[in-house]
Amino acid sequence: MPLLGCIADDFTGATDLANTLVKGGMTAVQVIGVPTGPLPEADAIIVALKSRTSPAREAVAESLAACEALLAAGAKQIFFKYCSTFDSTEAGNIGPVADALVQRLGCGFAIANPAFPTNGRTVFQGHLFVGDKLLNESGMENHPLTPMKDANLVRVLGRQTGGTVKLIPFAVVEQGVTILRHTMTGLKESGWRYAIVDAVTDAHLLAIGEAVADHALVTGGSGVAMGLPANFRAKGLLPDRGEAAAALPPMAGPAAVLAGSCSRATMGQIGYARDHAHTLELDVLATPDAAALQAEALAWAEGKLGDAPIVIAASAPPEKVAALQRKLGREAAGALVEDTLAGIAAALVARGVTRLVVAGGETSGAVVSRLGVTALRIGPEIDPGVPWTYAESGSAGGAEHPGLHLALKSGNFGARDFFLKAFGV
Ligand SMILES: Nc1ncnc2c1ncn2[C@@H]1O[C@H](COP(=O)(O)OP(=O)(O)O)[C@@H](O)[C@H]1O
Ligand SMILES: O=C(O)[C@H](O)C(=O)COP(=O)(O)O
Repeated sequence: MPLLGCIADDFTGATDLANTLVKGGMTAVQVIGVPTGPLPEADAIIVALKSRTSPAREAVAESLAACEALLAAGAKQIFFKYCSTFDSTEAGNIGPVADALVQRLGCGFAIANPAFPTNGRTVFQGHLFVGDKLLNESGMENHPLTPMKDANLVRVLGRQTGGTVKLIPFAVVEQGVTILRHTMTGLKESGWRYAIVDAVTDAHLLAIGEAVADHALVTGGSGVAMGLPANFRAKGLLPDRGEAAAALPPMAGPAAVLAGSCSRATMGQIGYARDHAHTLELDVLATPDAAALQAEALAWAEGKLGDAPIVIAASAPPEKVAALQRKLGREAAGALVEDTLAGIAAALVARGVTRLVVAGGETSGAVVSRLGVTALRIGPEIDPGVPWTYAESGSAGGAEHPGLHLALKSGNFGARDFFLKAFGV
């Protein structure tokens, strides 16, 4: 029976959260899509949805269905996981989904905190920073699907929700758990629906996590989940077992990297791979045709599959992304690339690839769904926020596979050499 039931709005964010919980001593399993059958045995179940950029009505319906499945399985607390860069549009989906979960759980109030200081995400006076840059000057203002033009999260969430949003500032967070808990209770009793809570250090996140031990719903990035495992230990519900990463089967077999993220970190990782591995950069603008791009990639990959990873990227700088979006429309452009990379993934797995890194949240959603993966065991961390995971044997786009090692890398996570480092190269 899960202690913590998590609903993630994209697949990389789901593995990011699972990684945090495993490091905190909870066993975790990521299930793909709204569960339809019995849930695996784990302290934490993370339901990975591809709802971040879907129409708000669909995102709400899927998230509520996932919540029902988690509650039916016995989850004692619900965590709604979104991006540490608060990836969303004016329409949501953070606000609408959180509103629906608050209503379903009857809790009336929830915190919202995307901070992840280890990866440079901090919140100060309600403003989200990426490193030393405000969110809207960090490169996230150019995101292909969710350009973030405002760093003030009280304003951003306020535009998305039917409720009210208040700031719990740094000065209050610094005073520790008791004051934090008292402040949250006061805001709830005064009718506020959400509180954006400042956090600049992991200590702040641990204090916030302790303060929300009895909240029915917590919303945020993986950082604010750091303190949740200790709450369950304090209640005698979770044994103290140290890190709980699953022992994954030995990693072997041909390796590949598929990149669909256009974030600065991924673009840098592609640049590094260009000099250190077989790397193909697809020109989607010149050939906006999934079948043609897939044929090009598979012809290029012929004879290159082996222990050293091949890298196939569709990623492009903002001006080329914008050009394709002008040609096809924002949604169609994204879907074209996601479909292209998903098709390449299925073909590579059918050709024997058993170790796959995917860069990008939406990209990972498309790839993992096309591979027919239904659940992921969470293994060791490669870089902060990015673990190896393992998909039991199954079918990949119709082809059987013996089991896949997958690393679903958030676009802006990972060191510059991540694509090689992940495979120990
Ligand atoms: N060359 C390109 N032109 C237009 N869109 C692209 C291009 N390359 C990738 N994309 C799209 O950009 C989006 C990247 O989102 P995602 O995979 O979530 O990355 P991130 O993790 O950086 O947010 C996807 O929809 C992907 O299909
Ligand atoms: O950054 C985070 O919190 C998560 O890992 C995440 O949601 C990343 O999403 P992306 O689309 O892969 O950037």
